Amino acid sequence: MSDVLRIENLGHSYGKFKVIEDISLSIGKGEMSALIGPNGAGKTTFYNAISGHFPPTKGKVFLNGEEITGLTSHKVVDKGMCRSFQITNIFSELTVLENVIAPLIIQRGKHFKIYGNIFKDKQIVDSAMQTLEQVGLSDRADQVVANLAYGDKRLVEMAIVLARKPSVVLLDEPTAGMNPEETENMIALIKKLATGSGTTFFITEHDMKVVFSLAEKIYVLHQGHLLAQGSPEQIRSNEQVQEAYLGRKVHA
Ligand SMILES: Nc1ncnc2c1ncn2[C@@H]1O[C@H](COP(=O)(O)OP(=O)(O)OP(=O)(O)O)[C@@H](O)[C@H]1O
Repeated sequence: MSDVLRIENLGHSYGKFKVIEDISLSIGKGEMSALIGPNGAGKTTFYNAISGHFPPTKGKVFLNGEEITGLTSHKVVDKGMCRSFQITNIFSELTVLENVIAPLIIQRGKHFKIYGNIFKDKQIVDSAMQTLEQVGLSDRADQVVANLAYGDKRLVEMAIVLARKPSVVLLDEPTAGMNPEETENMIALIKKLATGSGTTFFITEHDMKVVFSLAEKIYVLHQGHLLAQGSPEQIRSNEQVQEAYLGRKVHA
């Protein structure tokens, strides 16, 4: 399996405070991985440093073999790695379709004007509709996002991420705030999206049920260091991981 995302000795400090240190990992094409860790372990910092939110203070990031360390988030997206932001990048006064069209227009270097004719490029509209189909929102394409249920807003966010056909999708707590039914639906959707698509998903999530339902490989971050990595079974039975999470070993 060829590496899609490779991270070498990544580190980040806020001033003198080293938050993450010496993280190296490599993720293969089409793999479904998860990054977990107790609160404050450094997960958000790690995500921010690899996705262009800010440059890491140490280390290198490679996407599809090309170094992307320190590129802006827009450039990282152009290179093929998109990240979800938990609804914050959704225009709630626009329709579902308009929300998905907007990044596609911007991707082509054009200005997105809310009051312009944003539907004139058939290729873009078709592509956006295809993405809405994928996430199960095509029947709500014309609905204003503000009127959608919370779970559907998260689907819009997913559609925005997928619209650009990224090779790597970073999902930041894809089920946060969802009710059990919405959570089940999101798990099923991510599985469907990942199956056979060749898209690589890398999620961070607090809900262990979600993590263990989805991930083929789990990375555990603890106090800024990669404490363990392995299959769900290996992580579940890892005593160091149990101690990091629970402060004690768990006996079966
Ligand atoms: N901008 C910042 N300036 C200084 N310290 C920060 C900053 N952002 C985060 N930190 C600190 O860095 C550490 C790691 O934070 P981070 O948000 O990356 O962890 P996390 O694993 O995502 O936590 P959580 O699961 O609670 O979201 C914490 O101690 C946090 O207080």
